[in-house]
Amino acid sequence: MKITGGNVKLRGEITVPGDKSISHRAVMFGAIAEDDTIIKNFLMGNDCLSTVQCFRDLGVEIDIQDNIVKVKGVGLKGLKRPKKILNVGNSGTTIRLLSGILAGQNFISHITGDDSIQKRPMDRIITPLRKMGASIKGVDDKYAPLQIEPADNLKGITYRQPVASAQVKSCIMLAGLYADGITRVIQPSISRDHTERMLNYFEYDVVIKGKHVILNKTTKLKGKEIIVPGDISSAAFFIVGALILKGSRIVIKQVGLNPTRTGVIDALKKMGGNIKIVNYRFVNNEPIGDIFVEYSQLKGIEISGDLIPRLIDEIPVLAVAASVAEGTTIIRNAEELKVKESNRITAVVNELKKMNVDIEELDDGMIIKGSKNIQTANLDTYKDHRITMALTILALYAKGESIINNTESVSISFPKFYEVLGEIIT
Ligand SMILES: O=C(O)C1=C[C@@H](OP(=O)(O)O)[C@@H](O)[C@H](O)C1
Ligand SMILES: C=C(OP(=O)(O)O)C(=O)O
Repeated sequence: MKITGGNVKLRGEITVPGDKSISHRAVMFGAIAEDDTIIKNFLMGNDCLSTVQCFRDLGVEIDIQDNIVKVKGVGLKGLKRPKKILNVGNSGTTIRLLSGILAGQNFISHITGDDSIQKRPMDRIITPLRKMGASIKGVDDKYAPLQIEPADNLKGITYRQPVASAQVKSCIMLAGLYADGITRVIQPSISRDHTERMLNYFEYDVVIKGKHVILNKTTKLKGKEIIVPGDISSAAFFIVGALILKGSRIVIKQVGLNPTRTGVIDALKKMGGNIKIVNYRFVNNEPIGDIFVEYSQLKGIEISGDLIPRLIDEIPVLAVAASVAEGTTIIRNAEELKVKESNRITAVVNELKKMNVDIEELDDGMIIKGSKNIQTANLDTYKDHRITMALTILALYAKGESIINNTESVSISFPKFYEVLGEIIT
């Protein structure tokens, strides 16, 4: 795709599609709940559609009309043995959370995914699930495809997570619904807590004490209506776009503002970004609001420590903001970026270098010295949706025409990204 940048700005009011993490969980928890779960503003992206397909293959009736999804809950023990290999496509969230649920079933199942999924670490879920008594195997005990066999009663464990990961935490919690005794996950830093919030909303008691998440076996979850907030990870591309393109002023309506996800706003405000939140309110146990953003001269900061899990998916676009900020931005403790859909440290460093950004690769992050001299380039996207959208924003800044190859990966989390962008570019 050709992107013509320089002298463009973003103006107007938009919404972004539903939150990916919440959309996945609504289908999964709705499937194993009693009664129907109605999901409004569901993200019709390929990752969430993979979750829908997996649960249909497990015998759950799921009806989709526009972006409203109706899941006919079958209860905790009502899933059926799938007739084929479950395929999660490109979705790490699907394979890891689904494995936690399947560990508690009395039938055998197999799960696979695309090339990227087959390279991502699954030992991080195999190890704790085996400690709970699950029978789960992977290639070299580490990679998908996974095979999960029925096991005797699972037992609750206390698990100290070696890395902050909401997917691993959620996998253990879901297996914990089926396990005798107490399941406790201890997080090194707090990761996104949508599972905790949604299980509580489904009338099941999850206790949170600082970095500890504690739950007990259950027999029942109560399906509910869920209105999925706009995805802050998708909003982040427009927030950064508005901050770096002179003359921009936008409002993004109804965005999820869960504090475990708003690290990107905290970081950009610290960089000097003019960002304001209005209409702060709660829907189905999740805070939401409207985000107002105006062009601002940004400055470099350090991004590290407990902040990292709160903005992990936004680091590619934060690197874009840092590229045009005054001074140096240092990103550390972000080694998890290496095991996402692509190695996002290498991808960002390689592609931003092509645009004349002074950027150095670290083992756990990057150092970026900002400048105004960003150049057009022919850019690769590593089949990674977040890399594609981040590069598009920097291409809008560079004066002239950049080429962004293979943009179709935006369909993973934001199929209409270019249409929404088109609505506000002037
Ligand atoms: O739980 C989730 O919905 C997610 C957790 C994060 O992954 P990790 O748990 O691997 O950090 C994040 O990167 C991913 O986009 C979605
Ligand atoms: C890492 C991501 O998703 P997942 O792990 O679900 O593939 C993402 O959306 O940036």
